[in-house]
Amino acid sequence: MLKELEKKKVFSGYQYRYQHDSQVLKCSMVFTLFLPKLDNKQTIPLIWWLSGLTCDDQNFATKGGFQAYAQANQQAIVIPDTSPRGEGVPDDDAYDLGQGASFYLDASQEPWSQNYLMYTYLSQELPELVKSLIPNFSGQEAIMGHSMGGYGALMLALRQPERFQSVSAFAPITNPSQVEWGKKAFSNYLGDNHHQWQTYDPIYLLDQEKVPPMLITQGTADEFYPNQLTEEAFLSAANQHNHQVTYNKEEAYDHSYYTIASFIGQHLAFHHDHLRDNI
Ligand SMILES: N[C@@H](CCC(=O)N[C@@H](CSC=O)C(=O)NCC(=O)O)C(=O)O
Repeated sequence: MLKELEKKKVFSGYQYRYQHDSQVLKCSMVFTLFLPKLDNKQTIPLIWWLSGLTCDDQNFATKGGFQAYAQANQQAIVIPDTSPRGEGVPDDDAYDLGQGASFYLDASQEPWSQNYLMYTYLSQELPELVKSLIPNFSGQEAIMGHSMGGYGALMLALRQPERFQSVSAFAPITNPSQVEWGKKAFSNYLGDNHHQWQTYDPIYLLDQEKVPPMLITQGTADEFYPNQLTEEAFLSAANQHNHQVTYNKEEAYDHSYYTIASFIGQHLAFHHDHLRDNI
């Protein structure tokens, strides 16, 4: 059952917060959906935002600063939670594993595999529900995210290039198999089968003919940049496969939502251009 928890008018549109029972994740889930006030009878696309470690749907909803741009561009924005939730759902004391840290994949290892099926949730159950809530949905989708969520956006877009028209990311974990956050998550959720790791690592997913256009923003003062978020291997693999990535390094910006709010207008304009091109 779908329950409306909150409805706020913002920049002429409405931002809703909903709760529903997920069959896939076997728990109750919350998500936020921004619907712009329609300028005319046109149809509107849906853009997914995936947040980072420790977040839920509220971080981007309250600090992302996206609503005025989404209203002007006539874009619906959905913000899922970052993992299954609740007392019966496995968790860990660390901030980078368990609740708030799903890495948006389908876990194959116990105890995680009972609930941690975020890839299926974001590919099947939630899209069906969200699309039913957008009165003038155009059928077009794009995806973006931050850090773990930037990784999730790249991974989902590269696994489903027919579904997403464009993808963008702030400070994404581009090569999770090689950095501490990713290695910890993949070994817990997927075990030690490194072939399975590669099916969720954006670098290996670049090995295909056609992928959605990509935009990445990385602040140079980001405290996680040197160890978790390096871009060289990803950009070199993209270049090798002739895929275009716009990679913007922004001087003195850090890992916080201040950076996201500063460049979210640019990201939504990027999606607007590509979604418009494909009408
Ligand atoms: N040690 C920190 C780490 C948590 C953190 O910085 N989370 C980022 C995302 S990191 C990559 O996925 C975040 O978005 N935090 C929420 C926010 O509103 O800034 C800690 O536990 O705080």
